[in-house]
Amino acid sequence: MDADLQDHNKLPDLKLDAKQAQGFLSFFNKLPNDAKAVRFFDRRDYFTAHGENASFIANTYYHTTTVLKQIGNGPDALSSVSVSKNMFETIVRDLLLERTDHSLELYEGSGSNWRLTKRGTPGNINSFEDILFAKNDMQDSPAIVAIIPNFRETGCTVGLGYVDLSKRVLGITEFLDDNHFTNVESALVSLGCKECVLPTEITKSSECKPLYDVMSKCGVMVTERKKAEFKGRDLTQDLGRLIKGSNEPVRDLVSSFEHAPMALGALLSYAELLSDENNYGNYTIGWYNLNSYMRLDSAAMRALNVMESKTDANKNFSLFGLMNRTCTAGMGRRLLHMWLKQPLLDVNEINTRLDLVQAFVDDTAFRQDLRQHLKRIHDIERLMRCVEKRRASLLHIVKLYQSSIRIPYIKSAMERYDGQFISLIKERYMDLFDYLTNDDHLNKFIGLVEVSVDLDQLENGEYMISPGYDSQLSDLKNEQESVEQQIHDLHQKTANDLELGIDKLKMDKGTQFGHVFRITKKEEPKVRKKLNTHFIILETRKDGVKFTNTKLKKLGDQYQKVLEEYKSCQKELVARVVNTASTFSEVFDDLAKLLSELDVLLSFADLAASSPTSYTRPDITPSDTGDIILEGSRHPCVEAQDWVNFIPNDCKLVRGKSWFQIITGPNMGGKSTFIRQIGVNILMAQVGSFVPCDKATISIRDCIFARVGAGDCQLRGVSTFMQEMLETASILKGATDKSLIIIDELGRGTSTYDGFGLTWAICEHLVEVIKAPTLFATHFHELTALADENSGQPSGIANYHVSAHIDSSSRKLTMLYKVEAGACDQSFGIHVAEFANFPESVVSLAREKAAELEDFTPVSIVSNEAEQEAGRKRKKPSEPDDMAIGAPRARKFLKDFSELPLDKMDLKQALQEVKRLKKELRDDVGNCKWLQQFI
Ligand SMILES: Nc1ncnc2c1ncn2[C@@H]1O[C@H](COP(=O)(O)OP(=O)(O)OP(=O)(O)O)[C@@H](O)[C@H]1O
Repeated sequence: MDADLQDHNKLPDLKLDAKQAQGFLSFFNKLPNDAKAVRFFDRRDYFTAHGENASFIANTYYHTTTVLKQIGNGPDALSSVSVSKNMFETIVRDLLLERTDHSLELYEGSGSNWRLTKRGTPGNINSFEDILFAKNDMQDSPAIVAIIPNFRETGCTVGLGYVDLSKRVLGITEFLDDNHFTNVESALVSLGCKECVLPTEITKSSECKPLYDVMSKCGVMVTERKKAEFKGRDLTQDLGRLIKGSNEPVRDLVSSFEHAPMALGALLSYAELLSDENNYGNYTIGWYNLNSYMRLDSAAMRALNVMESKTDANKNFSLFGLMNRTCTAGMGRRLLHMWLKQPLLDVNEINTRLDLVQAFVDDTAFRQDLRQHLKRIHDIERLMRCVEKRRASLLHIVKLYQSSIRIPYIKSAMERYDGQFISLIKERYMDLFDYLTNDDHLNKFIGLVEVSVDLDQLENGEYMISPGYDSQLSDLKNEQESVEQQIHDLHQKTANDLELGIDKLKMDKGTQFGHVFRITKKEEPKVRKKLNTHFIILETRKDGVKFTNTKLKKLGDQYQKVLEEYKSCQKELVARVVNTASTFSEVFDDLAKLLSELDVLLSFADLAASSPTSYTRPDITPSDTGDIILEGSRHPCVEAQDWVNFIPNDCKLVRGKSWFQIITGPNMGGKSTFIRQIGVNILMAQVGSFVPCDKATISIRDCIFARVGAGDCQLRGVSTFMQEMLETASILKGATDKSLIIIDELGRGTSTYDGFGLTWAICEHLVEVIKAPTLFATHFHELTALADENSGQPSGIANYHVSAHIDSSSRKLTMLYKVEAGACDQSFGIHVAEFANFPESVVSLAREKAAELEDFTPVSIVSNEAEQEAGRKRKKPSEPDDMAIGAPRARKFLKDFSELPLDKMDLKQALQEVKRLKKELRDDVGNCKWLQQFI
């Protein structure tokens, strides 16, 4: 955004005289305090902000306080900043779409008389939509949630209501939650919530602290409202006005919850839904079932790179960026956004999507044909919202028309398809298209537009009602043409009278004088006499002499009058057309749903078919049967990076055998990539997409939990190892044997021995109690001994490692990125340092030191049997002996060493650092005999 900002940096002048300033100050000082509100004042060609808002804008967007100016004098002076229109738009976009910590208010007026005309929050962007999406498509439709937690001995019951203002959908639900609010978190993720309304009173309760943590993890703005606003008393009645159709089911739905109606009640009043009559009868409501989609927590969304982020180097960094090949304007991409947050759990539903994708993959011509047509489909959903709010112009109507006349072409393309999914295509799309386009629906709308809109004028960029549509308009048009003809005749006659060619006597039409004659100054002397006697000279300027006579004046006034009447008649008729178009809202909503679904499925097919290594259709089994077998699987986003030659890997999560996998191996060896790619593949499959594998069988997962180590914790300001462990323990509460757990480097950076013990305990619990398939990438090599705990009995735990090759003569390390069975029993810290081109002198010193820790010197990669044998010989760390206690500390020494920024140090500094590390190791040795031998 910075480059953008520099462009906008030219500050408009803040032009207020003393009186205006005084008037403004008296208004401004009366505004209620609202720490979150950023208030802008529209001063026609620029905007201003004041007080703390001014400082915020100066610091955040101009990065300097020199832009601040003062209004008024002495103690009443108010610091102010002025921003151009462009800069204002940039700030609006940032505040409402990127940040989630402010609301935005826009005031219009002058002197001391100002009025709030627009208010927006990250969850309610409606009033700023024109600014936000003037140049680009609307990416996502944010939801506002209201929550009321009720603490009981058995846990916390959460009442939740939500509203999607752009889709006009309300939802209600109630559920039990744990003290980490795991369920709330997945609801917020799945609903794409940007703002949450909470009762003010709960801020004080310590039990609610985790709820606030969840909000910040999910990037949700918290808006507090008095508990008194959380009331469900008149809810059914209020909903009766908003919801389409009969009130009966609404009453049944609301009465089935105890707390949720209060949350929904608070939401209706916060979003002021009842104060806009356009909302009446236009909303739908449903029970939001937490268990109808795969649940994803915010860590999983990040670990799997599901959504785009500002730091992405290219669009393929995120799953959304990679998978978004949608063609329609905005609709497909918004649906994809939603689908990625709501992977399916039902085998049949998933298979239906997969069948459709397969139909499009198998028949390239069919796919391309449909995509060509979809490229011409406008954002029907948004257009229709404008129509419903009566904010639409003929441009909106014409765009709806242009989209509607495409449908028969899409239908014909489908009629040509003769593949194996012919009946599905017919049932899912063609029958519905037939119904939607019939004479009662779209054809009727098409007919309306064809008679009402002057389609011939579109080529000239004019959007007009055709004169034939209305007799009054047609009369006015005739009258206008007749006056035009009379003006033309008079023009001709006057040219003759003045003995000037028609090309010498111009006819001008301006705002100041209306119709006037004009001649050049050169011509003027020739006709001066006549001008003075028969005409009225209006103006003599460089471009000539303008003059008129009573006849022209009369005709000009007549023309102006007819034109005004014509325009106002046009306006009335446009409003009538828009009104009629709004009665088609259900048809267009259904059409939008069909087209956006088609768009996303075609986008999946396009990705599957056009990737350099093609994707495959996964076999889906219910969550309680089958295994998860991915052969030749890849990480779609890593694979799509130009500089990566991706090595595919197999992953076989087999119940009772390898349902819990411990992945070890050198840093940079591909552990994280591997475990995340399994999560990504499963998520893609449950969204209905083909997967980047040679062959895939997936037992449906109802939830993906991810903990991605220190990096993730730092983001949230959680620094200690204990907290990381506690957080992981929350997975233990939420996960079941139907979930997937991905844990990456738990306990990274710990210097306590507890870390290892806890990690071990967590793993045992996951295996024995939770029984969830788990991929556990770790640097605690001792964990691999878990697999041998009940030797002889299959424990369900399997060791895998990412392989690397060390050349025995040159000692060079090459990452092979191949995941192989068995544990990797060595640390490659020094090799990795070498791999990263550390200075040779430093690397050799490291080797010397590492050699002193004999037991840890690499022994070259061992064969699987040998390795398993080695594992068997290990002692169980749950009976800690000297080595088990000392090993993590010794590894930390090597790890700290390999992480030193040696490339930025000279040899002296490097030696000092090594000395320091060695001293720390010595200090930590304590009674550990095993460690003492190295000192
Ligand atoms: N299968 C693969 N094929 C090709 N390149 C890969 C593969 N897996 C990983 N890589 C590359 O290796 C880099 C490091 O991988 P990754 O971060 O997964 O390693 P890691 O073992 O988790 O490292 P660390 O332990 O340091 O966190 C990736 O950024 C990617 O470029």
